[in-house]
Amino acid sequence: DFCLQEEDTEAPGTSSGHRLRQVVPDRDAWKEQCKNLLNYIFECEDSEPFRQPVDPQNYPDYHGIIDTPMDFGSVKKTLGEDRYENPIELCKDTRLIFANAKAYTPNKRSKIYSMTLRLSAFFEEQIRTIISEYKTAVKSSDSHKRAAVKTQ
Ligand SMILES: O=C(NCc1cccnc1)N1CCN(C(=O)c2cccs2)CC1
Repeated sequence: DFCLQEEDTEAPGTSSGHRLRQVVPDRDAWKEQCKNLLNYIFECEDSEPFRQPVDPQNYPDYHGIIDTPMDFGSVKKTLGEDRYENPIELCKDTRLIFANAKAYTPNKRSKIYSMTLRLSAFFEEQIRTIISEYKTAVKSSDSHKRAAVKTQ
């Protein structure tokens, strides 16, 4: 969804110097969209084993098998601290949660692993639109910048 952003484009020839408001896609919309998606995932029972890091006390072999542990709490924290530059980075970390479970599970019918299958199907459905709108917004805001430079 587009939102109105103040674009300092002096419409040529306006005596009053009236500033034109242009509709430009919001390149930051992905942040709120991902926050909402993560909140929804946290409500899902399927996310319970993945909301916080694995405790080596409970799974002593886990960190020997999994090089880069990841969980939804960490993703949420990284997003909240503005340490993701874009939704692609958030998507990579989230896919790591699912890949780790697949790598660690003793078999593909384990309860915890099966929870990631439903969760990842839902996540992929939702993140696809967020990333596609983000890429459109970046393209469009780049072209707006080029256009603005031309008028100077
Ligand atoms: O202990 C956690 N997550 C932290 C936690 C701590 C306390 C309460 N609730 C969750 N696991 C278990 C191991 N695990 C797996 O992916 C698999 C296990 C078997 C097949 S896959 C990652 C999530």
